[in-house]
Amino acid sequence: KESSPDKFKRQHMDTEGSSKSSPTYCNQMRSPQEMTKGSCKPVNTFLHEPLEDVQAICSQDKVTCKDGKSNCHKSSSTLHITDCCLKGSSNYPKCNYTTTESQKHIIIACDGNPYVPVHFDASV
Ligand SMILES: Nc1ncnc2c1ncn2[C@@H]1O[C@H](C(=O)NS(=O)(=O)C[C@H]2[C@@H](O)[C@H](n3ccc(=O)[nH]c3=O)O[C@@H]2CO)[C@@H](O)[C@H]1O
Repeated sequence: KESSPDKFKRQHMDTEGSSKSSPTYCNQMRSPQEMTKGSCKPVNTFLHEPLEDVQAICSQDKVTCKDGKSNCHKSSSTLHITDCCLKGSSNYPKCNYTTTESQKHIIIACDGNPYVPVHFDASV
């Protein structure tokens, strides 16, 4: 069974990647990230930063998660990210995504020992 930290990395880390030059980045990321296994995932954000920098967020500003838990952290600085949003016209297994590049703060949940990222909560 995949651990939560590994699932977070698979779903959200793309250090080398960038959607700067490619409006089809999100559609290209469907299979390796399994965003569309069983259903079309409505939203998925990719982080184009070193893993160490994302892991460091677990020791930054503590904030309340969307689910009410208190193990979320907001990044002190902005990150280079790409939001992939499902197009309304998609019907599984045809999952088509828009690709939106931005530099934003992110909010992630951390857990475990070592205390590492396990869930992407939001970008702000
Ligand atoms: N506090 C916690 N502490 C520990 N664990 C916690 C906590 N909370 C949840 N988990 C767990 O995390 C797992 C998980 O996959 N949660 S998920 O809500 O589906 C993730 C969202 C995110 O992937 C994506 N999204 C969304 C917005 C955006 O901008 N960008 C973007 O990518 O959409 C998804 C749905 O919103 C699940 O096992 C849950 O139990």
